[in-house]
Amino acid sequence: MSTGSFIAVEGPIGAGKTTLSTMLSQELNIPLLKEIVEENPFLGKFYDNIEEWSFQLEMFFLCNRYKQLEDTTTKYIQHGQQVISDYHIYKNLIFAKRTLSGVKWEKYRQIYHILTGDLPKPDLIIYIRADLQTLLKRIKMRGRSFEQNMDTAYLEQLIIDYDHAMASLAESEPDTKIITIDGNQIDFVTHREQFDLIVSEVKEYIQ
Ligand SMILES: Nc1ncnc2c1ncn2[C@@H]1O[C@H](COP(=O)(O)OP(=O)(O)OP(=O)(O)O)[C@@H](O)[C@H]1O
Ligand SMILES: Nc1nc(=O)c2ncn([C@H]3C[C@H](O)[C@@H](CO)O3)c2[nH]1
Repeated sequence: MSTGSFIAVEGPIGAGKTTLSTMLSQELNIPLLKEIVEENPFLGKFYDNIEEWSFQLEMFFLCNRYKQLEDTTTKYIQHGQQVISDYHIYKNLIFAKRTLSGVKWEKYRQIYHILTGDLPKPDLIIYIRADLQTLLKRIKMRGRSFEQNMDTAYLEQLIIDYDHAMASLAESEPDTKIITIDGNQIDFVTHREQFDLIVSEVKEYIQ
């Protein structure tokens, strides 16, 4: 695998992962691996009652992402082709650690390690950080009905969890380059020059 062949965009809910990865995919002509959201049968139920639906939801995300990454490996990564994804498989653990507890967390954790142990790891992570106000504004603007009553404490906690997770990845996977973007300040959607700066930084790494 050549350096920088697998790029993942990460960040908490509404940070702009899908937006940025789609823009980068078009700009750099790299195939995009996009998370399935609308077809997820558990998301609406989950936001209504997290405790009741968390195990089903986390397993659904895990199995879906496993299948997607397995297919992506066969189609692109094994052939040394670049690919950009709007998530890192590690996000399963970030969320599940927060939504599961006791025996369910322990079972999930074991299954996670069994399933993901031999999956490819990104060479480059673009981490979009954003504060609660920015995320709430974007979630509202995007307007997915099931997200509108999201508990702000849940989102606030996820922001912290993401920071810890990225620090932990930087330590456990020192070969993975992490580019951190301040999503509160950098508006790559309406300011072309800010997007161009991100593109140059990514290009520096992948070429
Ligand atoms: N830098 C930005 N400036 C302004 N609006 C943005 C920016 N990035 C994303 N948005 C808008 O914010 C909303 C959320 O963005 P997006 O769907 O890309 O987030 P996400 O991180 O992929 O979310 P999720 O975690 O739910 O998958 C969208 O309406 C998008 O157009
Ligand atoms: N609990 C939980 N676990 C995950 O692995 C996960 N991945 C994404 N999401 C939620 C965030 C957005 O609402 C929506 C789209 O990203 O789905 C998740 N929720």
